[in-house]
Amino acid sequence: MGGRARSLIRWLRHHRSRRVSSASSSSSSHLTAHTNTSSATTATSDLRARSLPQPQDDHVDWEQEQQQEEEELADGPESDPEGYIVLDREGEAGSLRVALPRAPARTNPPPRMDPGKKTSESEFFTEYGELNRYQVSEVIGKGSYGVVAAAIDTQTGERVAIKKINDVFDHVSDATRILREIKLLRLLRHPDIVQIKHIMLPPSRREFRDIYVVFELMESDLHQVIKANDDLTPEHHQFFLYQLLRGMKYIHAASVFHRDLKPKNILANADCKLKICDFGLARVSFNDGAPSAIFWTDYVATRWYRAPELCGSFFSKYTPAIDIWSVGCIFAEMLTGRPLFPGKNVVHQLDLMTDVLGTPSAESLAKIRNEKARRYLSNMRKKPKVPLTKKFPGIDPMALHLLERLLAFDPKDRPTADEALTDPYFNGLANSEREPIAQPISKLEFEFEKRKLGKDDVRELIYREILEYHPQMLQEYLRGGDQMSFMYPSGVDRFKQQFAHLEKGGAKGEKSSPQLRQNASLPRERAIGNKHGDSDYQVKLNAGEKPVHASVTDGISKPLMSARSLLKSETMSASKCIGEIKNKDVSSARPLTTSVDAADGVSQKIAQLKT
Ligand SMILES: Nc1ncnc2c1ncn2[C@@H]1O[C@H](COP(=O)(O)OP(=O)(O)OP(=O)(O)O)[C@@H](O)[C@H]1O
Repeated sequence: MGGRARSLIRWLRHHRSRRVSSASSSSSSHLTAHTNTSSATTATSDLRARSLPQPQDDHVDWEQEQQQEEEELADGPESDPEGYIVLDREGEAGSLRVALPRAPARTNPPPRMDPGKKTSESEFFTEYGELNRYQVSEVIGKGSYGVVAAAIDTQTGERVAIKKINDVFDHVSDATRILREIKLLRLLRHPDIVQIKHIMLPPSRREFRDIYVVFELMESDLHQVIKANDDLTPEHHQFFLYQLLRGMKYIHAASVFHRDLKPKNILANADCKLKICDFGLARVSFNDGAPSAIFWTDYVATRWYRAPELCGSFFSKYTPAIDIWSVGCIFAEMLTGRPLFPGKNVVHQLDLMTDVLGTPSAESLAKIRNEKARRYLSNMRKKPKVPLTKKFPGIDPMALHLLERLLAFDPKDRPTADEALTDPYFNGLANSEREPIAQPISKLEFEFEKRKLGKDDVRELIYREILEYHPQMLQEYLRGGDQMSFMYPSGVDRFKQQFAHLEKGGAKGEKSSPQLRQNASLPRERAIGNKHGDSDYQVKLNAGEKPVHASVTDGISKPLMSARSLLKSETMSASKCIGEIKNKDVSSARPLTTSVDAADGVSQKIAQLKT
């Protein structure tokens, strides 16, 4: 990357939060700021991802951060933890509440057949069946990459979530992120990780722009669950953390670092099942001497859950312990109902951390590579460690003891996920021998990370990845067939129309658009309309008003938002969640019999508590 581009990135980074800050006096000005800066930040995001390993110290301008921090503390700006202004999902609740019309009738032309090709009818209809396979019912979420809709798989009767990712190849960095995510989700199969069930076949191998990824449908995410339930029990806390750590044990065993764990990236069901999602920032570490600095490229993970070693590129290499820190922050949020370290900028983030953990030891300080960060922490007034039992009186001391371990300032002092599962807090629940771990991921799968990809390269790689869900076509592709994309019909055109209709607000004519892509993976916590007193309270209110056993799985025409808000309901009782988990895991074909045992453990524990 050239010097000019690098300067542009620096300039944009240093100025965007100021710009945003000055535009933050009202909700409408937030939106204006966002719109006006969108093209600039798109450029930043693209450039950032295209760049090779960045200088380790360009994450933080310490003086500027400190100065800005003072201003921000005085002004109390409404920027999100990355300094962007972003729309929040909750802020879009109105559009999510709209019950959307059924999918329009099929309009695709009949399939074109290759007369020279021998295709049995059943083979043909396997691919053809995709056209009518999914009935899209309603939009249930929006992210920076597009829209997520609930649908029913008419072949299996299952409810699914279909994510439409628009204009995948507009930015190579975004396309690479998507490739990484779909690849990892194919390779990482575990009950605590969201599963891709299918990816629709694009109409043309070389020209497709959008992709449609079919996931298992979840009802909410942990952010919503925490916000809507101020009476989660110690059993909920324990079972939630257990699943998170079990998932992380599996992920880390595959040498994958998630790097962006936060409550919004943990999907949840009313039966208390959690599933980790959003692997767009994840990386595989092959320990093959590849420079660790490559991991720093485009590091934009959410600040509030970011480990101290990532707040200013402290240490030369990072480890899975960065995810353990995030798990700790998420656990604290479950226990207390609010974010533990809601930093307004990186310096403030470190201030909040040290307020609780105390100033780091000389040994930890000595490891910090970034001189300014080291100086900042060394010159900070000495702060004592605050015992968590004092900070959070009334919370299970065993939970707090484990939390303290997860939140060690020095990554080497944090337990691995495996070790954390053996903490006495999980006595009677965890059984480490039966918590499965992943097979190592083949290096070949991630060869693409080592080279600079062009648009066509990523398109081909994504297409190849999609073929994993179309075995017959994959065989043909591997045999070197080239014309096949014209021989099979694709369901994508039909979906395009359905999604376009839903995005326009369907019959109600409500218009909404996905979040701007440059905010990919950026947090929404401080976004407009997402503070106590507005949408979250609205969610609670709805929960109170409609004491129904609502869930998206009750019926496809029911707006999912109501199901989400109704997560605050009797369905969240621990005994209910344990009972359902037992049944679900037994029926699933996944290789985890242990969750049944684990659930039995909780069941017994809860039963004991109740008698
Ligand atoms: N499998 C699923 N079931 C139900 N809802 C889902 C599912 N996957 C995603 N969602 C919801 O859809 C919305 C957007 O999804 P997602 O976070 O995947 O988009 P994104 O573009 O990757 O987001 P980000 O901007 O955080 O990167 C969120 O509200 C999320 O909770």
